Amino acid sequence: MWTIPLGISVSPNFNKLPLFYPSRSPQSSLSHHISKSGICKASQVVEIFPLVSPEIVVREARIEDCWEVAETHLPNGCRRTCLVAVTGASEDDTFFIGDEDLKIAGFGAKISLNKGYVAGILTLDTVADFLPRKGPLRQRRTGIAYVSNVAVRERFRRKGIAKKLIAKAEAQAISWGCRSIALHCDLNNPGATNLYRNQGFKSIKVPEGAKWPQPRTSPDMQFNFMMKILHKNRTS
Ligand SMILES: CC(=O)SCCNC(=O)CCNC(=O)[C@H](O)C(C)(C)COP(=O)(O)OP(=O)(O)OC[C@H]1O[C@@H](n2cnc3c(N)ncnc32)[C@H](O)[C@@H]1OP(=O)(O)O
Repeated sequence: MWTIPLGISVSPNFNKLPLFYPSRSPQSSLSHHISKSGICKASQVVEIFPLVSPEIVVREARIEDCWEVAETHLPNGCRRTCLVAVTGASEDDTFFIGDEDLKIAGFGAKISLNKGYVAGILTLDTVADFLPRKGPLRQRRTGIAYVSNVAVRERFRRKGIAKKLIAKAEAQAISWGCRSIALHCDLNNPGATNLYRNQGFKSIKVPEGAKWPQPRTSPDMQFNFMMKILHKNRTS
């Protein structure tokens, strides 16, 4: 049995996705890269499985993309999904590494490995942790989807992948019944700011003295809170 250390940790400044994304190589070549201890490093796997096609498909992440997706502890009624932009794979394209019972980061599971290569990710939720609470009871906001962890691998940037991820996130938010979509973007990240502006997000001025929650990063980082109204029959 192998243990494959998976996981995502994405900050607004991150450059490389430390993910495990196999492509079409046969099982035999994978087994060469599994150490005696049974640990197969994500970086090694990414090297073994090169890009096979420039075609990009954006879909919901599956457990084989990253085990964070398996997290199920959400407040009542809240939704969360992780979208991935995958190259060289269609929605149903999966292959199996024999009948191996893979153990992923502590979760024992029989899984299939997707032959796509993840070029970008985006997380979407309705948890409203980073939106101002409402009313004297400080209830969570509803109807506003929140975007985070947007990242595209360096060599795939400026090809419209982030735009596609956002369009899919908007469609997903509408399907959840959300009226709008929001995010925080580092003020010193002009590329991302441009991206969201061009997709119709507007900067929201935080009222003087208001202590709106912000993503937990370094205390010096300043954020632009951005929002977009969603229209049922129109996504960008
Ligand atoms: C809510 C959050 O998570 S904020 C965190 C954002 N993530 C990061 O900063 C991580 C590091 N950066 C990245 O991963 C990428 O550069 C991203 C996600 C910002 C952009 O991803 P890409 O796939 O390259 O963006 P995409 O190709 O869809 O660009 C769409 C538009 O955004 C704007 N844009 C994107 N990158 C840049 C840039 N570096 N400089 C200026 N404008 C940019 C442009 O208007 C671009 O359109 P154009 O190429 O026709 O001019």
